[in-house]
Amino acid sequence: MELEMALALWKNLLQTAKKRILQQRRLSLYNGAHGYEEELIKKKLQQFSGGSINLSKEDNGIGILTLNNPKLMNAFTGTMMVELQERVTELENWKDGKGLIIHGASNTFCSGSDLNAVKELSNSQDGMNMCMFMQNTLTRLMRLPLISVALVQGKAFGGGAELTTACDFRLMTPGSEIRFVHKHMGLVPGWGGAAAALGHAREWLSQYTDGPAAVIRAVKQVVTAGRELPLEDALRTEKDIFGTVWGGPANLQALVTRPKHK
Ligand SMILES: CC[C@@H](C(=O)O)C(=O)SCCNC(=O)CCNC(=O)[C@H](O)C(C)(C)COP(=O)(O)OP(=O)(O)OC[C@H]1O[C@@H](n2cnc3c(N)ncnc32)[C@H](O)[C@@H]1OP(=O)(O)O
Repeated sequence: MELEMALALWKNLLQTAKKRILQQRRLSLYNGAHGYEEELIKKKLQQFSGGSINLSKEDNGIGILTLNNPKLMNAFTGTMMVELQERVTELENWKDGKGLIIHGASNTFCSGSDLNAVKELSNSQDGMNMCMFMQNTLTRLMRLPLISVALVQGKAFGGGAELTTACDFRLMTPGSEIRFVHKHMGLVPGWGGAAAALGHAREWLSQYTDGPAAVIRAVKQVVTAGRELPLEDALRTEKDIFGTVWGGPANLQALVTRPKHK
């Protein structure tokens, strides 16, 4: 009877803490009070099409987000900005996610906003609207309960450079400092150069995502709370998150196996 009561209490605590964490994560930076009309902004951005933001979610809990507009060095068109927000929402709802690798197609990262769109969004309000939209999205990306890494090959310019700062880590391939000549030959790496870099990023990230998803996600959530919240709120959030893993399956298992930390 006591065990059942303890389990029921633990489950209730888990639900309460998860609700509070989700509320904090989904708070957008901007809303109507700031003149932020998201649906109107999305409508405007969707006038500038091209490229895509692709997401593959692997069984091991690692997501691969690909900035795919190689003709323009993966520059962000308006539709890609809207798609990035859609992929972030998908990742917020991915309960088994542990890690995220963001990279660009065709062996280069991203050369920022599509200058063709920038020319059209030339008035101040349009510029601020795009800025608020991308700040909201990149803040939500930064707050994802996943360990994230930007794999930078080639160039990360302007908004592309800002996108890397929303990740926990940045991995730079040596070539990212030297211009790839493949593009000038009309070719992309054919001997595994792009795949190898992705494989290395997966291997490198695994040192941080080795463990149960619930624990990895909780670690990232306490780091985000510590980074963003005033001390007392951060401590309370930490206590709530601690309560979701203390006495949980991974903790009980570790008390049995007593792992040695070399
Ligand atoms: C908040 C920041 C945000 C904003 O203010 O909205 C921005 O990010 S503004 C954009 C900032 N970025 C840039 O200014 C980078 C511009 N691009 C370059 O400097 C160079 O393209 C490069 C990234 C150094 C690569 O040079 P290179 O290897 O010589 O390739 P090309 O220059 O020939 O580019 C190939 C092809 O891609 C087009 N391209 C590249 N970047 C953009 C871009 N940001 N917007 C639109 N198109 C872009 C370039 O014009 C070439 O196209 P073609 O001329 O049709 O071949």
